[in-house]
Amino acid sequence: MSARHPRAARSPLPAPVLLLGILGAAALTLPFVGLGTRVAWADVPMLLASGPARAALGLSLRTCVIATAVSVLLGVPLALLLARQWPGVRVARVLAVLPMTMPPVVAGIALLSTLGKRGLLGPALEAAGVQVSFTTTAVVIAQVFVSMPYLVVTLEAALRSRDGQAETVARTLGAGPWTVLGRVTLPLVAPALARGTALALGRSLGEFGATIAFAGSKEGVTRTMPLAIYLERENDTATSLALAVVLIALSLVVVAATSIPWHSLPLPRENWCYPPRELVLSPTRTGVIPHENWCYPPRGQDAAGRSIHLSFTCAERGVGLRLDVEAGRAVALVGPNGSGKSTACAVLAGLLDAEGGSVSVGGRLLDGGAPGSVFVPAGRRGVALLSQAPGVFGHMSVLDNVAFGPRCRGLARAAARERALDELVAVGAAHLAHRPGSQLSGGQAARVALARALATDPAVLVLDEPMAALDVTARQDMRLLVARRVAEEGLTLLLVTHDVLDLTALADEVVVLESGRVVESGPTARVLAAPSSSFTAHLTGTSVLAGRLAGDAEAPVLVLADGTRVAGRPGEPWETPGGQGLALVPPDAVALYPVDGAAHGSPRNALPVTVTALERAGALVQVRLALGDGQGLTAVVTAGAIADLGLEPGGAATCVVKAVQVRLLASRGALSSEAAVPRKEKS
Ligand SMILES: Nc1ncnc2c1ncn2[C@@H]1O[C@H](COP(=O)(O)OP(=O)(O)OP(=O)(O)O)[C@@H](O)[C@H]1O
Repeated sequence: MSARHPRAARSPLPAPVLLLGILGAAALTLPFVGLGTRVAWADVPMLLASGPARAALGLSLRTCVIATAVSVLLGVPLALLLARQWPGVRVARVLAVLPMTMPPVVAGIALLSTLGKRGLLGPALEAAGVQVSFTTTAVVIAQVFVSMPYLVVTLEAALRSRDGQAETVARTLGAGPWTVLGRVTLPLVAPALARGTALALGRSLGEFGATIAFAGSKEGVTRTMPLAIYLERENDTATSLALAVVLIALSLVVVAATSIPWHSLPLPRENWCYPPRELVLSPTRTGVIPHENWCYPPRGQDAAGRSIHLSFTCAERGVGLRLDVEAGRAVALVGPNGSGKSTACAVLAGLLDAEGGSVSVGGRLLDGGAPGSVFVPAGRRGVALLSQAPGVFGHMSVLDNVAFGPRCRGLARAAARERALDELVAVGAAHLAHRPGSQLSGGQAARVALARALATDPAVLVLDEPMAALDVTARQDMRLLVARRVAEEGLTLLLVTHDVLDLTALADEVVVLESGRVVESGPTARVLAAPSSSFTAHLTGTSVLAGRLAGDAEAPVLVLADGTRVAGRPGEPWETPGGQGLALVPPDAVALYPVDGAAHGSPRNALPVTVTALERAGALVQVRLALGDGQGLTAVVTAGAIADLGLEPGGAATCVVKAVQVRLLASRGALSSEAAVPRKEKS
């Protein structure tokens, strides 16, 4: 065991594989050794000083630099184009790599057939007084033709496999297309761009076949190093070998440069200081918010400018809803996966252009409103969106992340950084200001993302489960932080969550979505205390039983599949007996007795059950029960009661439920149709 160099244990390679690998390495390196033995090393400087050698070296360097610059200029846009989805893109991708795979001399002939005197464009070029073939320009064109695909392929692969979240975030922060491209997309794929550029440069340096066919071999004009090496080989082997050494050295430098992990090189030490050198903490940056700012609306802010109206149809996703939120209120969207919560957030934030209805914030129309339909893009709506992935830009410092939005809004760099620091102080993350965005924990990243969103001065904050990936403690901290910052800024909040604690801590009202429709809504306390949809019932731990409604409004009953009758009180609205219905049974309404121990009193529901599981829930125990038809109920009892009753999985018991605590409802189909908006709001 080596304590000094701990390494992950790997499975050893089979001996034949190892041998073949070594053979492969030898096949690649031996020719260099062979070449090295033939070179007259002492004479190399003198040989390179000769006229033909200097001419070839100078020409190669000049043409390669120009060809690489052209490859970057044309190749980057081409890679961006090929990384998108459009009809025929697959064919275009194949065509883009073709010059890589065709023999270079064929590439030269193809260029000659196009740009040569008798080529496709030759006569037109000649008429314009432009001679291309057999000139230095032809050398550059040949190099671009064979080398640009290396850059395009490398960059396009990186672009296609990148996570688009960072760019989406940039849009919501107000970045236009050029800013997104220059400050987010290209920095994200910078390593691939560097690798592709180096490969293109290396390929240009070594280009021979296309050059000789299209440009010929005229000393000082078209005779690049590979051509010179080839031609000098017979007459002056020593010069040829000296040139070969230079070519190999150049390639080595280019390839080595791409292997250096530039991004992980340590930053200059002064960049890590806090507070940043140019920013000094002022008394207003203590993180303590003056108490008067806790009122709503905060001083100087217009309350009415923060209401939300959202009504839209998105037929492609089967979502259509209408939602109005008063300024300064907090509304939570809950519902099963795929019910349309994120779609609603995206429509409000301007990431999705819905088909019908209209979206407005504070009465300002942002989307729809036919016939004069408008669409205000994301980032220009006064709507800040935080989603599950914080999307902190890894290639920027935390401070620059938060300054990004203000910069997009036209603030000067220094002012934007000042603003960013204020926001970081307000979320308790100022000490992270100069950390790279890639070096944050989940909780830190969530704080930074919140600061960054609030630095855009939004009227509305949309939280699409930004706390979902956090652990319990970080989640609790973040919840408190969001509540405090929303109150301080007087924001209107739209929140998506699956966590009851988020609802109780943050939401004034809850709107429940199922299959893209609103099925329940109301004040948080009421929805949680008396859920009327199966989703909220499950969310609050209430058991939901399905069956057929019977009895009348005075004495309604749900008849289960095995004939068990569950008495309850009518939910709203009461449906005609005979329809499908639900019984919502809260866990605290369920009492457990031994099988024959429930005869005392006059319980309306004494149901035989089987214990299926026991789960600890704090100091109590959650007892999962199965009714005769297999449907589940949950009871919560003390650990002592488990022992007293001798409850264990597989054991039988009697479950007593007071009818007054059981709510009987018509099943959701009937309930939801009332709340849903028409799918087609406008043609
Ligand atoms: N990019 C997309 N393209 C097409 N359909 C989509 C896309 N994203 C989601 N959908 C569909 O839209 C519907 C609503 O999805 P949405 O993501 O809004 O649900 P959600 O309630 O946010 O779900 P979750 O809780 O899983 O995040 C689903 O049927 C889903 O399959």
